Amino acid sequence: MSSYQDDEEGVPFDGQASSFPKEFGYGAFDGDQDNNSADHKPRILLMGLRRSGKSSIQKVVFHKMSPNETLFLESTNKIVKDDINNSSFVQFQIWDFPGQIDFFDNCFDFDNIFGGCGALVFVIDAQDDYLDALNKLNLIVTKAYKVNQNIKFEVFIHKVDGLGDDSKMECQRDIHQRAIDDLSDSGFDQIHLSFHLTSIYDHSIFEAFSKVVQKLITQLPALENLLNILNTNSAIEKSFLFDVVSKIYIATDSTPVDMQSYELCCDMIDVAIDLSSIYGVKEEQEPAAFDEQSSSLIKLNNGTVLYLREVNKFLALVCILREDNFDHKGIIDYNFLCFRNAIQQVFELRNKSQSPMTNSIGSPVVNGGHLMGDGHLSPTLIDEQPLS
Ligand SMILES: Nc1nc2c(ncn2[C@@H]2O[C@H](COP(=O)(O)OP(=O)(O)OP(=O)(O)O)[C@@H](O)[C@H]2O)c(=O)[nH]1
Repeated sequence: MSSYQDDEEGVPFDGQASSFPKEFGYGAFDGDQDNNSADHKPRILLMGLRRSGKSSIQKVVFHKMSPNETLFLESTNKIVKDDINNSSFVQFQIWDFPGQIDFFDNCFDFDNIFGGCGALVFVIDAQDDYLDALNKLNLIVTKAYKVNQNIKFEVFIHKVDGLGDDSKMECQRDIHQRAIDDLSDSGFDQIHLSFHLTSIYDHSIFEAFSKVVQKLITQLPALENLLNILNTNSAIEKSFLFDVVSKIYIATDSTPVDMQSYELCCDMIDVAIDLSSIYGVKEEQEPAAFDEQSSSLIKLNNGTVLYLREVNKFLALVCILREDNFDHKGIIDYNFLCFRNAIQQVFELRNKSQSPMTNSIGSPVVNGGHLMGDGHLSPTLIDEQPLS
């Protein structure tokens, strides 16, 4: 635990309104440096028209900038590459493209840009006329698909905070329909686009980015499986595995996610980290608002309990369960330890796979098969499961 380290210790304020001490973040903003070690990581490209909100999204989600600060962001005029490298599961690069980039320019190296791309996020400003944006979406998606058919195409219908509920739905329906028709007219019916309604002023942007990032985590089925088993055996109603710094959830169980539960869990992480940062004991060199001692329990006045446990340096498990079921805390804690061990094994196997046997996005390949698809890890949890 550590005490909060503020900005007055010689580090200029960098515009990040963070719950965390500066050390507890994603490290220096990479700017335009190209990092060789980062080259093999999957890429998420952020594209869209000027002022659609690309840089704001990246800064708010991954650099703890407060939404109001984004009003002062300057227009991006070159491709900005940012290396997200904190958690073993959350490893990728984000490339923020200038809105005014000319895709007809011949010096544009499509093969290089789209070749190593895992997901392409196209941001559309829902508060603006979006016909130009749809044309550009069509142009980019078809070009990207020709180079790399494995790219996940994600459309963020952004700035929906300015729209009422009905307009949001209408806007999504209209954009969806037009985008699909355009693709069909260009002869690309096979391209799949996913749509998300987003705003930096609420949790929707974190939820949407969670879903994008999850598509790049090849261990996802194993993680979901582990969470399902944990829930079943511990009478937990909903559980999320969070990347603590960004508050994106890298996995959840197979029950549907409702926005309120996700927001509650995000708020709980903020409360826990804030309290730890302010009142925690400061250690000499290594301040850590979140460490292996971190756990938190919040009882709500509707008979529900929120329970947070540290899984590893960057991951936290946050569960929602009924207060009655929390009577068996010992069992829940024991099951959690089994769960944590199993996650540890996923990490170890993943690290082993950072070898010549790894495919292009770091997915482990064992004996010619897909490791997680085989579900080797889940029995650990079942075997050690006490009877409840
Ligand atoms: N209301 C609202 N405004 C937003 C949202 N996201 C971003 N903005 C605002 O949109 C403006 C443009 O944001 P930027 O992030 O600079 O846009 P950009 O797409 O990176 O722009 P370029 O760098 O020119 O391509 C800023 O004033 C942001 O505050 C949102 O969710 N809601």
